[in-house]
Amino acid sequence: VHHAAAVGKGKGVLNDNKSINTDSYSGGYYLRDITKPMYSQNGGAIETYTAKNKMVSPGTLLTDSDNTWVDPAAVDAHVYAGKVYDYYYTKLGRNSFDDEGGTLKSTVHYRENYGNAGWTGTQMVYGDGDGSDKYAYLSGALDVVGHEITHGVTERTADLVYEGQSGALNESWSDVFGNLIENKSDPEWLCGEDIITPNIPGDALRSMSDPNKYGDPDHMRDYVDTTEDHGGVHTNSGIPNKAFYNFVTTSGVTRDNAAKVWYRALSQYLTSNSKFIDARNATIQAATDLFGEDSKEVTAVTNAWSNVGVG
Ligand SMILES: CCC(=O)Oc1c(C)cccc1C(=O)O
Ligand SMILES: [Zn+2]
Repeated sequence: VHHAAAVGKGKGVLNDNKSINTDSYSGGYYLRDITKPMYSQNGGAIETYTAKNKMVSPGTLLTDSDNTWVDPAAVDAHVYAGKVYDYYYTKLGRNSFDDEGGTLKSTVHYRENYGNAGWTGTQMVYGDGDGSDKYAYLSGALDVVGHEITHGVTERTADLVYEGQSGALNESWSDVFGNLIENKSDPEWLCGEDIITPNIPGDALRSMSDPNKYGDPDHMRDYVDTTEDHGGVHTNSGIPNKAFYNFVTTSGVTRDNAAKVWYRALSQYLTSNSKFIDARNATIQAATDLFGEDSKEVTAVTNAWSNVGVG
């Protein structure tokens, strides 16, 4: 018996039909995508597991007898991880979170009443929500999956300490790539809008275009000094998030070029204790490397950070 790529089907969290790359192996189907370059290179795959609501990871690799998948949280975690892999590979030349074709593992139904998603250091984990109607299954949003995998990319590059300003940069880079990968036609630059309060339309965890909308700062003067949440990493991210929004919406700056600047800053210049001013300098240097010191990108990124009171 050998591994063979197959295409199954199933519904996602938003009850949408999806085709799913699976692995037909020894008579069954595994929720394993073996169609990516990393598979032929080094056996790297995209694998989706269930924790069965225990605090285990990765847990049990999901299988199915007829390649019709009925767990929407697993369907979306799997399909969206594939989209995130494709984005990093084709747009930024990065081969998986570790740039070595490392297998991308996701675990759904992690813990009980868990209104969180996260990167454990080696894989993604997704809760089912906190037991109230605040969340749908957390893997049901492409910007969330992109956010989590980008935590893995960050850890393998700048390794920004998850505390204070470096932690807010860590969070912001995940929000930035989550939204770049989601690439909605009306780029509302919201975070988690597809899985927050499924009964209430139009709300989100955070807004990059208007952080204040969800009580987050959009200027250095409003930086939140707190011991909560590792020094406010999910709120102070509003400042670099707004800087990126300023940059990517400057006329003449394309999403793909903005992505290249942000990725080069992360992978070449930022380090574990970088502060907001270092992120300003890193993105200006990255834009200079890529487009030249007199480029519109350098002007735009410089103004983008000044607008939020950094530099
Ligand atoms: C946009 C994705 C996101 O913020 O995920 C988290 C949630 C939903 C709760 C707690 C932490 C995180 C995170 O990944 O930072
Ligand atoms: Zn995060």
